[in-house]
This record gives sequence, C-alpha cells and structure tokens, in this order.
Amino acid sequence: MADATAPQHTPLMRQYLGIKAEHPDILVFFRMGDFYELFYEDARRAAELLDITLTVRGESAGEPIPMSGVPVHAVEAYLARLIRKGESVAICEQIGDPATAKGPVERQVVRVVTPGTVSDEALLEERRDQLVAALAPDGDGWGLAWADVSGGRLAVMSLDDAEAAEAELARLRPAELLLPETIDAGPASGHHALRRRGDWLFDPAEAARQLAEQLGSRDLAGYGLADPGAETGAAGAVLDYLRHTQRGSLPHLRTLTVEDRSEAVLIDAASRRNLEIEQSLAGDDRHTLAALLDTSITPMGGRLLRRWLHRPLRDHAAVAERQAAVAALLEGGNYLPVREALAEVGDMERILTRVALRSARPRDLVRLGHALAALPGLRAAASAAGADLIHAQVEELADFSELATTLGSALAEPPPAWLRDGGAIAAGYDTELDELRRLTEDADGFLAELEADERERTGIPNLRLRHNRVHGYAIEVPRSASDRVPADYTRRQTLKAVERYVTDELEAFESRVVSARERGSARERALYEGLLDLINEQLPALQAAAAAVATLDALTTLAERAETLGWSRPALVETPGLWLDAGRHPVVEQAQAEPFVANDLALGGDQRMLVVTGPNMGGKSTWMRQAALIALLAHAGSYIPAEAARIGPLDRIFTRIGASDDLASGRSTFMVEMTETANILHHATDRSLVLLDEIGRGTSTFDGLALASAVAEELARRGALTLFATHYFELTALAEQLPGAANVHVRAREHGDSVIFLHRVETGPASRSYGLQVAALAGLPDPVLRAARQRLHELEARTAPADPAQPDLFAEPAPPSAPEPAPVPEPPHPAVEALREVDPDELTPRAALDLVYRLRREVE
Ligand SMILES: Nc1ncnc2c1ncn2[C@@H]1O[C@H](COP(=O)(O)OP(=O)(O)OP(=O)(O)O)[C@@H](O)[C@H]1O
Repeated sequence: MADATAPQHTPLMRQYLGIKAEHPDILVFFRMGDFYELFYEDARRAAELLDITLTVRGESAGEPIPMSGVPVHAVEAYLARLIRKGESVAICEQIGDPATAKGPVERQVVRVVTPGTVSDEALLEERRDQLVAALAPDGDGWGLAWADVSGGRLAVMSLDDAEAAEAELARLRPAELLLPETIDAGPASGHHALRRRGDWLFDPAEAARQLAEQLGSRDLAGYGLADPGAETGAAGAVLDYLRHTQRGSLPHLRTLTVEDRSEAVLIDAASRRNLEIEQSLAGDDRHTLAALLDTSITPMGGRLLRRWLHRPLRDHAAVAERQAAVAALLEGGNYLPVREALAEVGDMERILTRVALRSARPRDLVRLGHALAALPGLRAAASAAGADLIHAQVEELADFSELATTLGSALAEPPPAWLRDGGAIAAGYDTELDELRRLTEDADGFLAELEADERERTGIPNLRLRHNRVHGYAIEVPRSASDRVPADYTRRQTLKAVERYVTDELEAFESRVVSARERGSARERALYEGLLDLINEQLPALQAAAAAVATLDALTTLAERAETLGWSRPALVETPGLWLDAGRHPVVEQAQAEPFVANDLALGGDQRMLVVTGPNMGGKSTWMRQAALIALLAHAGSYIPAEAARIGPLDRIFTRIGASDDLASGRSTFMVEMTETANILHHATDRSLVLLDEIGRGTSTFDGLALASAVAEELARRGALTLFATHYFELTALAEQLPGAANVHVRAREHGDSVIFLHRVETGPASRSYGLQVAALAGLPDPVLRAARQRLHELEARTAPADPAQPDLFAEPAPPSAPEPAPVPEPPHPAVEALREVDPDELTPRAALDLVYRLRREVE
C-alpha cells in the first residue's frame, strides 16, 4: 500500500490514501464523476471478486496506480454481490462542488455497507433476517448480542458454555460476527465474516450507558440487565458498530429483548443442520421446512415464521395461544380474507427502518401509503377470527388513515426510482412546487416558439435551439450560415460544423428556467423530508403495527398450510412423550411423486426407546426425522402432518444423523459423530427427543457395537425419548436388556432377487437386512453381487449361533465358575406315573372320567 503522506503523491491520491487509511480492512468505493473507483490492493480484490477489469490510472509517487471501478448507476448490483461474499464497503462521495473546488473536490465516507448492517432493499434477502452479532467471553460462558437493523430489533442472551454459543450462532446465522480483539475465537472460529473490534468496545459499564441512551431509558434495569455483564458488553459493541456503519442516529432501534435459552426447545448446531429447517443438507433452500411452510403474503411474515421455526417454545401455554389463533383462522375459512387484506401491506417493517434512517426511496413511501390504507380492511378481516392472540394484534393496528391520506395525495404514482430524478411529489399537493414546475414545463413551449421566431428573423432554416449541461442554452447555426446571424447574437462556441450563440432574451430565459428548476427540486426535497418527518413522528406506533401485521401473516400462513396440506392440531399433554397417529414426513411427503405411507409412533410413558431396524432405503431415517420435525412444528405453534397427536413437554431435540467429515476443523467422520454423541449424553433429559441414526458405524464392528450399546444404556438410564436406528441386529437385544426399550422395524418384502419397501413401521425387530438386494437396486455390477452373495453365505455359516466368534454383547456376565453339583433326579410323581400308563385312544369316556377323578385324588 502506498504511503499517504509521501509528498510525491498527486493531491487526489493523497486525499484517497488519507480516507483509505481510516478503512484499511474494507473496500473503499471512491466517487469520481459517474464512477466509484478502487485503487491499489482494493482494485485488485474488487477485480477478482466482481470480475471487473483491472486497469492502471496514471502514476503517483512514480508508480502506476492499479485501478478498477463500477458505474454509479449500477452500484447496487455490485454491492449486493460483495455483501453476499461477506465483504464490506466504505462509500466515499464527492460532497464539495467540483466547479468551485481548488484541488480535488472534498470527499467523505457517507456510509459503510456491511453484510450485517444493510437496510437497502436491493442488498437484503427478502425473507431472511440479516443480522450482526457480537460475542463476549464471560468465564466459561459467553455473552451474545445481535441486531436486525432492517427490522429494528436488538437482543441479548447469556450463554453457559461454548456449545450453547455455537448452537445460538447456528440458529441466528449472523452475516457478521464481532469479537473482542484479544480473545481466542472459541465458538466463533470458522465464522465467515468475523470482525475483530477493540476490547474496550465490549466494556459492560460503558455499553450499558450507551444502550440506555439509545433506548431512551435511565438504565437497563427495566430490561433485567441491572448488573451489566458480558451480554451487555456485546450489545454495546453491536451498537457501536451500527453507529459506525450508519454514520448517523438509529431512531428505529428502541427496544432490547433479553432472550432466555431455557424458554426454547433447544437444538444444537449439528441437530439444526440435520433437521433442514431453512437449509437442506445439500446446501440449498429447496426441500426444507421453511420452503414448505412459507406461503406468507408479506416478507416480514415470512421472516417471523422462520424465527418461529428456528425457536420452538417450551411453554405450552404460549404454543397453545398460537394454535388457538390458527384454529380460529381456519374456522369458516376466516384466514382467506385476512390474506387478501395482507396483499396490499408489503414489507412495512423494512420500509419504516429506511424512513427512520432517512434513506427511504419514493417507492417506499408509496408502498407505505398503500399499506396504511389497507390496515382498516385487515383489521376487519382479522377481527372475525376469535382468538386472544389475534385480538392482541388487531389492537396494535392503530388508525393511520390521516397519514395514509397524506401519503396518497403527496406522492406521484408510479414514483421515480430516486428522489433526485424529480417527480416524486404529486401535482396538486403543493402550490409552490406546482408553480415552479409550470415555469420549467412552459420552457418547452417558449423554446419552440423562440426557435421558430429566430428562424424566420434570420432566414436560416436549420437554426436550432440546443441545450447542454455544461454550456446551457444556445442557438445553433451551421457555420456556412454564420454570416447571416443578426448583430444581437453573441458567439459562445465554435465547433467543426456549427457555431453556437446566445441572445439576451435567451440568457434571461435560461436564468429563469434554471432557477425554477433548482428551486423546484429543492422544494420537492423539502416536501419529501417533511413526509419523512411526518412518518417518523408516529414511528413507534407504526413499528408496532408492522409487528402485528407480521404476526397475523405468520398465523394465517400456518392456517393456510394446515388446510392445504391436511394437517391437524396436536394435543399438548403434560406427560413427556410423542404419540402420533398416522404421522407423515412434511417435506418428503410433498417432494416425492409416490404416495407417502403414514406411520404411528408411541414414545413416552414406559416405552421411551425404540430400536429401529430394517433394510437400507426402508424408511428408518424418514420416520425418525418426521418425529423430530413434527415435535418442532408442534412447539412452533403449527399444526402437524398426522391424523392425531399427543405431544408432551420437550426441552431439547437432538438428531445425530448421517455422517460427514468436518474438514474445516480437521475432525474425521467418526470424531464428529462421537463429539455430537458426547454432547447428547451431556445434555439429554427425560424430556429430550433424541434421534440416533446408525451410531458407531464409523469404526470397527465390535468397537461400534460396544459404543452404540453403551450409549443406548446411558440414554435409557436418563429416560430420554430415543429413536435408535441401527443395522447391527445385535442391538435389537436391547429391548430385553433396557427398561423402556422396544423394537420396531420398517417392513420390506422380498420379491425374487429384489426387495419391495413397504415403508410400514411395525413392532419387533427386522428379520433381515436385504443389503444385497438394495445394492442390486442401486446398480452394483452382477459379478460383484455374485461375489457378495457367496461371501455372505460363508459369513453366515461361520457366525452360526453356536459360533464363539460372535459374542453376545448383552448376555449377563457368566457367574464365577465353581463346578455345580450334578442335580439328583427326583422320583416322578405318582400321577405322572399313572398318566404314562394310559393310552388315551383306548379309553372310553367313562374310563377317562374315572382317570381324572383318580389323578385328582393323587395330587391332593
Ligand atoms: N413412509 C414412507 N412412505 C413412502 N416413501 C418413503 C417413506 N419413508 C421413506 N420413503 C422413501 O424411501 C427413501 C429412503 O428412506 P430412508 O432414507 O428413510 O431409508 P433408511 O431406512 O434410513 O435407509 P438407510 O438405512 O440406507 O439410511 C426415502 O427417500 C423416501 O423416498
């Protein structure tokens, strides 16, 4: 990097390097006319990241200056690409007037665009929160804070250990993560957009002061943070970062939520991945719970629904409230008119943020006007559904009709893309603006008239009136006709084929028009600012209404999904457990063409562990995952894909499914598996749902078997609600060994050399595995299959039940081997002797009856 102070740099480069020095880690977009330019290392990086041309711009300090750039009009598309790659950009604008500047125009960084703090519509994903989070260490634990700038939310949470921090980061997926400079990254290591910030920015006491000021309260006691700790420090760091990036105040951030982990059904990072809530294991968002459920009408409803799915609630009362609302919306199709009314509302939440940050575009205000106008209809439609939660939302939909009317009459439709384009304020809204506009518009007529007059006066038929940005208005005459121009023409410019002149009349006109135009746009800007002020006056009430709309949308979406997908309302019961009648996998059922086979599940009470066996491809994983997804949906307040269900309280959902190397952290498949299993064993309780799929597979058979059985024993001891799928038949013996354990299997039928999967879950262990048949279905070559069959016969012969090479892992240990005395045979009972002597075929009915009487006497 070049040295800014080196005197041999050009003045422009000295200015650039001075600004760059304040933003050493991020790209600086340096405005030069119609381009944002990047220099030196930034230029190289941008060229690579954006696939734009790297050129050279002259020399400074005797060295060529590498340069790349993007046109101003297309900057948003480039910014969006950089943000998605986790990059941040400082936008440096020209703020001085180039006409009057001596040396380079004054320039200043007006905002810093970062992945976690953006609020521009073009840079945000519509249906996903884009968060910036901060972690601060706290003994063994961590303080966590996060902000959703575009939604106006700020939250904190205290975490007991690194595992909890990892789990919450996996839930929130912050686009940026702030960490004190001097600490070990711990649970944050590997985060793609880690930003180190000065340790002092995490200081709890100073953070508490800053936060109280931001929230307009005396201190944080009202938020339960009377004694500021690491979480407050983290929130302070987030706030500082937001102020730094927004370069202004944040009037829309006025509340702080203190989240408590124990209020949620906890899902650790690995389990969350396995459940494919918002992202599939394949890495996309198709075939996920969110993709299936999110038919919400407004983007903010979609984002709220995702938050619900990511944070199922333990409190059955809160869940029941959502269920009751969904039921009320389903009744008589109440949800349909609500959805219709929602269609006009749009993304009020993010629009309000842009209004608060004063970056709202004309289109935002037009849409806000429509949204406000739609609220009375929404209110009426929602009021028809009788549920407490719905009424609470309706109450928040205050009357904004005056504001709606003002916006409706103030804004032109369709609006221009930018305020600077002009025409945002509608005609008839302001007489002064109308007057100024008339002056500019009349200019066209005046010019046409003047042109005609001058042609006639001079007799030059191709005389034209021209306007150009630099030189203003001029009368253009071909050079060949220049000897015919009248004396009152003053020559301004001589070009190759034409000469340009002005007249006093034209100059007077020009100053009138230019001043009218300038005053017009200033007036328009002032009126627009006035509208922003007007909205901001009611910001808290508007934000509350937006939150209510989002809630109504999310609830209505759950109702629509329940109806469309044929889901039912689960009964919430007090006994921990999961009892499903004809449950289905919500996503697989929709994704596949073949009909889905519904299955029951009874897990709880005195049956707490089910060992699931059956062939590969039989449907074990699907059945287990559907149990977890149904439990999750139920605790999010949704209806579920089952005919009927009883669902007890749940504290955690664990899913140890599938195997994957975690190459990034250098852990092997088996190591990952055991780490995840260890986590389960540390935390599972009798209210935890645990899914273990083929645990122990990643090591030798005996080690694997031994580990799997010991893990099962521990889970049984803890009384965890466990589904345990395995290909080790030996583990089916667990059903007899462990209290509360039973076997189930997915049924398959042999069909010649092939196998038919019935996908039906039945009691008892599977009889065989059909591994070779499944391999055949998968297209393994015939010679290999033949060899495998041969090998299988050999193995089966070798491991016949009497074979000592196959140990019975669950047999009681043999008692100490003192030789038992041979039992002394007892003489048979006389009744037995008598029975031995008769031949039943020879007996008449009468003799048989006599015999019974005799035997009876013998045994008395
Ligand atoms: N209940 C069902 N009804 C219809 N199809 C099903 C059902 N369950 C599973 N399937 C289908 O069978 C396929 C295999 O299911 P799954 O992956 O659950 O088998 P698995 O027994 O876990 O296999 P493996 O032991 O090889 O992991 C699924 O992708 C799905 O298409």
